[in-house]
Amino acid sequence: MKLLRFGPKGREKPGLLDADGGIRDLSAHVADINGRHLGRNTLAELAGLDPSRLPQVSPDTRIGPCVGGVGKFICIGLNYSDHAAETGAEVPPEPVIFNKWTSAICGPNDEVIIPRDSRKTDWEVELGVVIGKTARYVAEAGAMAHVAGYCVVNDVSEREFQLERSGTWDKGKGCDTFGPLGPWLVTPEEIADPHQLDLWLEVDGHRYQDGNTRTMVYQIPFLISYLSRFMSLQPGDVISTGTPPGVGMGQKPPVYLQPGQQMRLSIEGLGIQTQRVIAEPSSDT
Ligand SMILES: O=C(O)C/C=C\CC(=O)C(=O)O
Repeated sequence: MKLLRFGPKGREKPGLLDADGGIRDLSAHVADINGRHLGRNTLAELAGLDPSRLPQVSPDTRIGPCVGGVGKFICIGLNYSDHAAETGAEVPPEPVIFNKWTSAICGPNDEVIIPRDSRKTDWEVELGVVIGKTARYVAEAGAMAHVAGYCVVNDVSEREFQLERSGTWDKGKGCDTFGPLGPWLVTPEEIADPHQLDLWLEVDGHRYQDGNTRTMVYQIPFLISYLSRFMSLQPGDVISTGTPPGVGMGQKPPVYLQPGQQMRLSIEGLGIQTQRVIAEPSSDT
């Protein structure tokens, strides 16, 4: 099942994708696609609906982030060995964890804003894992039972803010619009193996990233188990699992996003995101 949220920013409604790629309105059956409604029972009820009997939604409708009310947006750094190499970093002996502020979350096709004073805004296609059931001190063996589904994430990153402005990476990771999510939250029965998915990202048609989730260093069951030792993972939390090589800072010479450019990115079975890059309007306020 491919769940989604559609409509104007902040007023998204729940929907699903039918077999023909059309959007259907789920409002009569669930209040939202968020942590309150990602349990196995709710997902089973939604899966039991006949999509052809649900109201159709105009294909021109804006698609919002595929999960609403995200509590935590946790990211894993340097989780592909070849990406670590291109940034000049070692593969970390334990996962690197950082945050994206939830105010960074936007729809998969919304504009991405280059923040004021930015010179190094970069891209990162990543597999997002959405939690459906609270996980606290879970074992790897049972970790996948806590997954509600998967989605595409663009871990947009400002490298100077991240790496040259002191402290943690978070300053460069959580700017507004730096977290496009979606288009769809794809439930686990549709993804035979989340560690065998092609993922790619293009800027203005040039393919910079072209990888496969099989080369992740720390895989999803380990990550859920590991994170659950430091925090409780709650329904609706998103874990972004790291990026393969081909980011802008890894090019020789480095390449960064400019206003007017377009990013396209995708993960096998999880849909495509398309974002136009714009500059933050300058203002004296
Ligand atoms: O140079 C470093 O230490 C790390 C640079 C980029 C890694 C990153 O942002 C990631 O998400 O991975």
